[in-house]
Amino acid sequence: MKKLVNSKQMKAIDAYAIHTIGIPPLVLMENAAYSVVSCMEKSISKEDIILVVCGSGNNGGDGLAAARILLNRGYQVDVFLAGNPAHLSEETATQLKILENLEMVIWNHLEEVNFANYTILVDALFGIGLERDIEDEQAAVIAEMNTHEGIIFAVDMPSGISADDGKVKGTAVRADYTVTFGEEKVGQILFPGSEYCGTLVVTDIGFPPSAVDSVASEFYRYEKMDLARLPWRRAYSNKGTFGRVLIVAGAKNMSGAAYLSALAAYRTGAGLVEIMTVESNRLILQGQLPEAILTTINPDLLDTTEEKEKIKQAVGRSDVIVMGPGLGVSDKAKKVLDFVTLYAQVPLIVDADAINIAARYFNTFPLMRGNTCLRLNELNNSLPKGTILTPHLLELARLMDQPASDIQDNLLKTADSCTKDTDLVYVLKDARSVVAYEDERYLNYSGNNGMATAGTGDVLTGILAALIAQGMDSFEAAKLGVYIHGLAGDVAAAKKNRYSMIASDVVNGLEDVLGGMI
Ligand SMILES: NC(=O)C1=CN([C@@H]2O[C@H](COP(=O)(O)OP(=O)(O)OC[C@H]3O[C@@H](n4cnc5c(N)ncnc54)[C@H](OP(=O)(O)O)[C@@H]3O)[C@@H](O)[C@H]2O)[C@@H](O)CC1
Ligand SMILES: Nc1ncnc2c1ncn2[C@@H]1O[C@H](COP(=O)(O)OP(=O)(O)O)[C@@H](O)[C@H]1O
Ligand SMILES: [K+]
Repeated sequence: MKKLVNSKQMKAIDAYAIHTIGIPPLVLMENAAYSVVSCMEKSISKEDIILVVCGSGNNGGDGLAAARILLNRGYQVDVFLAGNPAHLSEETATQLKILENLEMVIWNHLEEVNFANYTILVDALFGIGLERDIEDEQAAVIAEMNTHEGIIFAVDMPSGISADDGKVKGTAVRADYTVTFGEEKVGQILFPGSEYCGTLVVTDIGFPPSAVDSVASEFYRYEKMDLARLPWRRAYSNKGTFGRVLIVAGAKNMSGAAYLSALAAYRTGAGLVEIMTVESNRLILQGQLPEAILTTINPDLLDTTEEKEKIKQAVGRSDVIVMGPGLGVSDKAKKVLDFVTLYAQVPLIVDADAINIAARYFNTFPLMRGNTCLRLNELNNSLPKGTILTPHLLELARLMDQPASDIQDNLLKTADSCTKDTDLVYVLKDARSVVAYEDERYLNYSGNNGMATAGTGDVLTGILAALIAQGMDSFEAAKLGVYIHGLAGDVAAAKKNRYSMIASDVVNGLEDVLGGMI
């Protein structure tokens, strides 16, 4: 598990190291500069001509110190001090003085600099201290840097990317490498920041563990060693040991969603998977996945005791229920979901059309139009504890009755609204999904754009259900499931490619992930 920090939390770690532990800021700055140079030295040669672009804050100070180290080591290096010289921080002023004593070339105005003369750029304009949108001359500097053809190394953050949420503040440097100090920043994990970072290199510049531990953060991500969290598979066991999953999915002609969810549940270790779907899907599903048990319902007879009893029985024998994939949003589909919800006393995985149905239902009440709070409260009151909702951004927009663009722009704030006063777990699916429960925020760093293909969300539901069926707590299952799903997508991309991979390849990828082969 890797802790992630925002700018406020990172500044608090800096402050603790400096004021409580007593490490002078110039020592940290020197360490930062050396770590940037050692990263650069893996890619540069003495033939390169390097320009270090510096701002007036401590990020610029890191850049000035790096320029000196490069000079000392025999590299050809110039400095462009693009920040306001009247606003130099104390440490940056010290670093500038050293460079002046060494008679380094220091440009002060954009017009003086010919970027085409340089093969390598170092971006030390802004780091975690960026507070407002970049405009005017600073924006022009970044525009020049982004048209440059050589490698760009960003110091701590690509300038212009917010460390808090990965958003571009006006404009931002597109780096090839970002060398960051101490802890990974939230804005380096979320998009678009993640893309602007290029390859992210995290370095140790001497923050003592006590400084890091002194600051609490709600953000974290998983890494390979977190696969050890997988539920232990007892030797003395039978299929009952590993739980029973019910998948309520697949309207007429939509059997694929049920198939993918069920297959993923089996491939993640569920003991038994039952699919509840319409009769017309029976033959195809039995052919595709004979391991699954099928219960078929007749949507036209939902008012009969017999059909209700069938649903009640299926719900009663399951440990976790997936509802929604490929279900459609008809009144009959809503009726099925109402029965399932009424009878269920186990966690649900509420996905796709189950979310769309809830949104449509809320829309029938004038009081609920645009009232996100009321809608989320209603969900909390009607769904069993431990239920996981897995909306993609558009589904979430419908559910909350908010513009999708607002949700995409404020994913972390959206997570806060979703988890306020609720027992539910939210998986906000995106290229970097956020799993939110109470005040914890898991940011997922596995997966790739090959997963932007139909059916991968259905696969996720099966993975989450299987983990719960095997005894995992819902929040842990949601985090680990999302992580495993992304890793399986990475295996699929490696075996096929990001263009050709399809959802069933992600299911196949589970074999390598769970078999410890990645
Ligand atoms: N502290 C430490 O101990 C350590 C810190 N370290 C390093 O310091 C970095 C943080 O340094 P920081 O806090 O000085 O902030 P930084 O990112 O340089 O930006 C502030 C400057 O930018 C300016 N500015 C801001 N927004 C602007 C805008 N939109 N447009 C224009 N100007 C804008 C602002 O100007 P002002 O608002 O004062 O005019 C100010 O001059 C961190 O990322 C790491 O690299 C390491 O050495 C390890 C130890
Ligand atoms: N660019 C991407 N990078 C990483 N993961 C992605 C990307 N695009 C989509 N995904 C993942 O793929 C899944 C898509 O789910 P969803 O949109 O519900 O698809 P469907 O409804 O077709 O099954 C989500 O888990 C999402 O996080
Ligand atoms: K920078």
